[in-house]
Amino acid sequence: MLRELNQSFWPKKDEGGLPRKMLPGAYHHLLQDRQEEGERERGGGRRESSLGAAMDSTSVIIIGAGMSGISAAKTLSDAGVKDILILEATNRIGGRIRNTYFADLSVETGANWIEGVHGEEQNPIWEMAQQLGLRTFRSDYTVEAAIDESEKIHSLGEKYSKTLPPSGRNDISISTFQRLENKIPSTPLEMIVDYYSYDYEFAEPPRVTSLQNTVPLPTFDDFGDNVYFVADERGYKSLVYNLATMFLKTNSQGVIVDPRLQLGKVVTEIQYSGDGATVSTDDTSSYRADFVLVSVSIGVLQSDLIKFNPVLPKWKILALYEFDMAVYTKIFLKFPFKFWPDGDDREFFLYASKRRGYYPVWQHFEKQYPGANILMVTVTDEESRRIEQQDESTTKTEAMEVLRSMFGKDIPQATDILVPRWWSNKFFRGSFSNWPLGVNRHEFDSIKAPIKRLYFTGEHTSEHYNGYVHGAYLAGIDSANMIIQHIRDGFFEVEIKPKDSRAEMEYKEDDHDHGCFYEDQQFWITQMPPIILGKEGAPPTSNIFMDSPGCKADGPHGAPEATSKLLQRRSKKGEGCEGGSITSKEDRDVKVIVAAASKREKGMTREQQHQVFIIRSAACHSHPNDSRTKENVGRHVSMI
Ligand SMILES: Cc1cc2nc3c(=O)[nH]c(=O)nc-3n(C[C@H](O)[C@H](O)[C@H](O)COP(=O)(O)OP(=O)(O)OC[C@H]3O[C@@H](n4cnc5c(N)ncnc54)[C@H](O)[C@@H]3O)c2cc1C
Repeated sequence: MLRELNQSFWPKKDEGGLPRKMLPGAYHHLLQDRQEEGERERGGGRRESSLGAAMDSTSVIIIGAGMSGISAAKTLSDAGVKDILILEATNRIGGRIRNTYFADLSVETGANWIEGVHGEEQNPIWEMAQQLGLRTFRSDYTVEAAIDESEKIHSLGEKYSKTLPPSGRNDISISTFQRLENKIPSTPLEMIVDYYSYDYEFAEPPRVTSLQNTVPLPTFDDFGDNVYFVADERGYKSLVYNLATMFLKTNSQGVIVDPRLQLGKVVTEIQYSGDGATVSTDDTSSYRADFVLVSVSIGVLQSDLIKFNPVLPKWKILALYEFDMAVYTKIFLKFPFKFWPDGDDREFFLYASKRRGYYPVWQHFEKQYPGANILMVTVTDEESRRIEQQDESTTKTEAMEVLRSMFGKDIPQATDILVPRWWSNKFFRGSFSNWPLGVNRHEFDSIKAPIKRLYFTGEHTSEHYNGYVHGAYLAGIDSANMIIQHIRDGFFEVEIKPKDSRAEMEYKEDDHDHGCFYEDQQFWITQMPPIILGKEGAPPTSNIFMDSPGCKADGPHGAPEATSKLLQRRSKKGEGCEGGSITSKEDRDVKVIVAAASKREKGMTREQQHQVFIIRSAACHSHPNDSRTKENVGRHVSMI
C-alpha cells in the first residue's frame, strides 16, 4: 500500500504536474522561504549547540550511508533538495555491502548476490551492475534429486499462501504448512534440504518465517528466478559508490570529498518535533534539520545506540521489535590445493548433519576465481551467533572436522580463515530483516510510518523486497519521495492498514482530507479503522487518549459530517452507543476501557480530537455478542 501510495506521490506531467526530476522555481522558493524562516527562528544558519560544537542547519539529515541512505539522498538531490547531510558511523559508504581482501582476493563479506534477474521486471540493481560492467556469475542451485521433493511442497505452499486474506490474519509459518502436508523434515538429509530451501535464503528457520510473506517471494516473482554472484575487485559496493558520485563531489582520484557526506559520525540522539530535528553525534557535534531520515538497520533500531527524544511511540516500538533481524554468516577458508568436486552443477555441496544448520552449505570459487582454492561455508541464526562468539581457530577446527567427514582424513588443513561478525557489530546487529510469523501489514506499515518530521527507510521498510539490496534501494526512493511531498505540501499522510481483513474488505476510503470512513453497514469492533499519521501538527497515535465514554450523535469534536450522520443513524436504531454510553453492557471491560479516559481533550487540536473520535466511535459500535470485542479494544488501546 505504501508503495502504491508512494508511486502516486508525484502528479503526472499530463495532469499539469511537475516532471519528477525538476522542481520549478516556485518550489525552490518554498524551500528557500522555509529555510530562511527556520534560520530566522534559529537566529542564523549556524549557532552553538548546547554541547558547544557548531550546529549546522540543513533541510534533510540522512543517517546512514548504506544503499538506502545513498538512494534516498540521490532522490532528494534530483528533486532539488540539495541541502542535505549524510551522517555515517563507519569510515566508508555501502553499509552491509562490503568487500575485503582475503588470500589476495576481493571477497564480499556482506551482500554477494544480485537476486531476482531475467524476470518480467528489471531488477534495478542488475541494471546498475550491467551499466558498471560488474563481474557477475550466475549461481546454479540445482543440487540433487532430494531437492525436488522439497520443491513440490514449496509449490503447494505458494498456492496455499495465495488463498490467505491480505491482512495476514490467517498467516501461518512455513513449518505449519509442512505439518499440514505431513512433511516435517526429520532425517539429516531432509533437514539439510529444508535448510537449503529456507534458512539459506531467510537466515531463519521455517518455524519462524511467515509463509504468506515469503512464499512465493516477490523478489523472484517480480524480477526472475536467477541470482548472480558478484566477484569483482571493485566490490559490490561500487554500485553504491557510483550512485553517490552522481550527486556528491569527488576529487580527481574519484574520492568523495563532498562535505555533505560525513563519515565517522555516530549518531547517538535524535530530538524531533513538528518543526524539525536536532541530531547529536558521539563526537559532541549537533546538527539541525527540517527533516531526519533514519536508514540504520532494524537491528540497530532495536538496540539502544540511538536515543530518540521524545521516545518513539509504543506502536512504533512494538512494530520495530516484532520484525526480525536475521544473522547470516559467510565463513571463508583458504586451502593449499583443491580437494572438492567441481564442474557443472557442482558449485555447492551440502553437509547433512544431525544438528540442523551445522556448517551446512558449502560453495567453491573455481568459476569466479580459478585456482583460488577458497571455500565459503554459510551458517545462520543461532549457529552464526555461536560462531561469532568463539575464536577463529575453534571455528577452523570445527569446519575441518566437517570437511574431513565429507572428503576423508587426508585433505589439507586450511591455511587461513575469515569470519565476518555482523551480529556483534553495533552498527548492524545482524545481516538482513526476515518477515516472521505474527507480523502483518499493520505492523509492517507502522515500521515505515514517519513521526512528525522523523522518517524511516532501509531494506526493512521495503514493501515487497525487504532483506535485499534492491529493497534498500527502492525503499530509499520511496522514503525520499515522502519527504519531498511533505516539503511541497506542508504535510504528509500515511495510511496504516487495519489489522482485520474484514475491515479491509468493508471500509471505504473517503475523499475527505484525512481519515477513512465506514460504509453504513454492520460495524464490528474488529473492524478497527486505519490509523492516519503524519498530518502536520497531528500527534502520533501514542498521544491519543480515550476521552469521555460514548459517542455523541451530534457531530462530535469536529468529526466529518458523513461520519457524524452515520452515528446519528446508528443511535436512532439503537445500535452502538446512545447518549454517551455503550449498549454492549455485557462487555463491561470495553466500557471500562472507553470510560477510563483522560480529560485531555480540551487542549487537543482538531486533528487530535478527530483521532480520538475515530477510535471511540469504533469502540461504541462494538457488537454486544462479539467475544472478540474486549480483546480487540484492549489490543488497540494498548497499542496506542
Ligand atoms: C552477510 C550478508 C549477506 C547478504 N547477502 C545479500 C545478497 O546476497 N543479496 C542481497 O540483495 N542482499 C544481501 N544482503 C542484504 C543487503 O546487504 C542489505 O539488505 C542492504 O545492503 C541494506 O542496506 P541499507 O541501506 O538498508 O542498510 P545498511 O547497509 O545497514 O546501511 C545503514 C548504514 O547506517 C550506518 N549506521 C548505523 N548506525 C548508525 C549511527 N548510529 N549513526 C550513523 N550511521 C549509522 C551503518 O554503518 C550503515 O552504513 C546481505 C547482508 C549481509 C550482512
